[in-house]
Amino acid sequence: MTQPRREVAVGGDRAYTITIGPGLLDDGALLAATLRGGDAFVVSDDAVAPLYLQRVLDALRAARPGLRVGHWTLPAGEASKTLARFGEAIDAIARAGARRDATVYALGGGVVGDLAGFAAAAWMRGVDCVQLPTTLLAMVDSSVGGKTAVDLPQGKNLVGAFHPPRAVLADTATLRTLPARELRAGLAEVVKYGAIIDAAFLDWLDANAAALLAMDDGALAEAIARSCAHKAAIVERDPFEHGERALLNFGHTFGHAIETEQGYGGLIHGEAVAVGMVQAARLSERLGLAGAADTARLRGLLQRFGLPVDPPAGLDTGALLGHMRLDKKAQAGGLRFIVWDGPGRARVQADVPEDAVRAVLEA
Ligand SMILES: NC(=O)c1ccc[n+]([C@@H]2O[C@H](COP(=O)([O-])OP(=O)(O)OC[C@H]3O[C@@H](n4cnc5c(N)ncnc54)[C@H](O)[C@@H]3O)[C@@H](O)[C@H]2O)c1
Ligand SMILES: O=C(O)C(=O)C[C@@H](O)[C@H](O)[C@H](O)COP(=O)(O)O
Ligand SMILES: [Zn+2]
Repeated sequence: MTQPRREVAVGGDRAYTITIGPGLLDDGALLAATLRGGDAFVVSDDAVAPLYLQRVLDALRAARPGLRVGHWTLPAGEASKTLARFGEAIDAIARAGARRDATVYALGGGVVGDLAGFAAAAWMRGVDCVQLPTTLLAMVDSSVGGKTAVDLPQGKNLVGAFHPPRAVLADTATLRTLPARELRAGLAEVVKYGAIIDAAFLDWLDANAAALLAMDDGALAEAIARSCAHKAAIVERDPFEHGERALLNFGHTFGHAIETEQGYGGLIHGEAVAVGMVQAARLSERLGLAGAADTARLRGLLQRFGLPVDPPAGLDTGALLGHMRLDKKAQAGGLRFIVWDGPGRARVQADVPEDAVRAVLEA
């Protein structure tokens, strides 16, 4: 049965709608409704573009005759989320002659979304960006909330801007071509919402794990909509991460350190977050917060989703701690972590002793 379209509203100064459903990329009217002026520029990667780029270009051109449409594609994968590729994107947008009322479309996963979003934020000090996420991870997380960035060798997402999208159109039919490893990586960020704010969602994920892994349309649509609703509510209240938005970073201090230390060529983001959430749970145990049974349950659910739960062998503890000191949550007072009190309950903890972190890393 064809899934109905669902909508999640993101309120605030720059409100927008997340539309979720199959076939959105072919809906020229829906795409054209997100245009402000006469220029569209589509950014994608070289795995997604052969599958979906032409459809988006055709739909835009058909819906808006006379539209100037440019496009640019980067090599797929995290290793492309660099300042150098960002420069290439800007160069391509400039060569296309995109004007101040142009719209940049980010067609792909979180790498494309973060880099294209940053290019849109920077070009002429900011043009519209429409997110067209094609991975589960991008649908449930990266396309929403306006964090855009590229990585540096020193750390993840260190250069970027807050630039909320004008719209998010999540065409769930694109998930049919997503590699299984990428589907599982997206499930890690879905589990994150249950862990930090919605214990009932964790129960639902437990009950629906098999359906999600089998890519049941209804289960996926429900997981995406519930995740987006959680993220929308948080970013609406705290768009610039002055407070509760930091909870969305659960598992990320550990996870980002792993990704950085592996040179963005080892675990993919969702996998690193899965490992990081288990490490954050262990740290919380050490601080007298979550219980061992809570950690075991989180670990078990992530394992059911086929995700790694232990860090890769051979990583240097000192190097990982070094990356954490450059984490964006760190302050003059020291490291800050998202700690866990058990299902649905997380909070920001300042001044976490490095010894406790080291003990988790060396366990
Ligand atoms: N801005 C945010 O709030 C936010 C949130 C979470 C993650 N992120 C970032 O997102 C990135 C990870 O995103 P990701 O997991 O989507 O990875 P990704 O963008 O690298 O995509 C994963 C892989 O799947 C391929 N792919 C994408 N869609 C496909 C499809 N429908 N069919 C076939 N192949 C497809 C891509 O080409 C790529 O090889 C990281 O850089 C992470 O830091 C940002
Ligand atoms: O939207 C947020 O806020 C998040 O933290 C979502 C994370 O899943 C995402 O990986 C984000 O890119 C991390 O942001 P950063 O500020 O730690 O780089
Ligand atoms: Zn993340």
